[in-house]
Amino acid sequence: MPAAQPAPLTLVPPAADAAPRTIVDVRNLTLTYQTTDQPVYALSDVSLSISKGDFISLIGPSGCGKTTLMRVVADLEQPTSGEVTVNGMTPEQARLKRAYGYVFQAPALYPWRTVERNVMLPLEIMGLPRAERQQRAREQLDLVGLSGFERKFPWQLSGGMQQRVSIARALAFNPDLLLMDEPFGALDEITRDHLNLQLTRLWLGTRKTCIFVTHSIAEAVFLSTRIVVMSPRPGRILDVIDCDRDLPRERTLDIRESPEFQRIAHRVREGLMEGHSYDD
Ligand SMILES: Nc1ncnc2c1ncn2[C@@H]1O[C@H](COP(=O)(O)OP(=O)(O)OP(=O)(O)O)[C@@H](O)[C@H]1O
Repeated sequence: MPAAQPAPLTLVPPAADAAPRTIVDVRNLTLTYQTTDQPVYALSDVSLSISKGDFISLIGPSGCGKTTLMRVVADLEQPTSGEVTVNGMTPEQARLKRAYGYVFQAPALYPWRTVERNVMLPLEIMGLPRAERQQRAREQLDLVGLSGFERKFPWQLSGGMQQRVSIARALAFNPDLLLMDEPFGALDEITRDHLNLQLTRLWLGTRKTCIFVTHSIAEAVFLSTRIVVMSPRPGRILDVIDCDRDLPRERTLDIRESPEFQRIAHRVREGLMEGHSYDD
């Protein structure tokens, strides 16, 4: 990947009146998919409260309902029972108000559009004037360290850069909430490290609330304020680990060697092992 320089880090301090404001509230959420043969019990009695500025990672075995939980928050799936609010609204109202940006596992960029025009697309759909669309797209590309790549096409970029374009696109509306479903899962480890660093800088600089799905314990500990460990299907919450208590918010990769980091990683692993059934 070409060495695009990250934008200088500007820290946004938390507001002085910093009473934590709930952005996502999930109460007793259960979701069962009805299929032609038998029901799939995806989530069972999940409750979780996410405050403004939190960076939450969801970690758990394949099929435990991490994506389903994010999709409910995004109003892409309907709960079977339970309540979910986003910014105090129903998920549907929040979606209509464009309260969140969604980053998928694959970048899903249009190959015939330039990087800039991919980021501008949601703003085009919103009907924003061209000059404003372009200005916003450039600001977001700068945030993800891709200034200078506006005129490239997605196929001219590495996988990591493409995923950064999709993060810029998700940020184009300037949503308070960013939902990321395993965005770096397909990338090699060094690229992933680099993107983890960039993402933590972006999060510190913008104070977005983030929900992030991952299979990587190290990634979860490095990025998160809290880690939600989930059980195999039907997904339940087994443990919620507060990383902020022991790790500074500004993190560099070498923090992974620290005893505090190792201790949290160990607790996540224990949780995953405890919930794991070794039937297969
Ligand atoms: N539309 C659907 N219809 C029926 N079953 C579904 C549907 N979507 C997901 N499932 C099932 O629900 C369960 C939870 O799926 P989900 O994708 O949320 O898990 P996940 O934890 O994100 O998995 P992974 O880590 O593999 O991405 C799985 O068993 C999956 O096969």
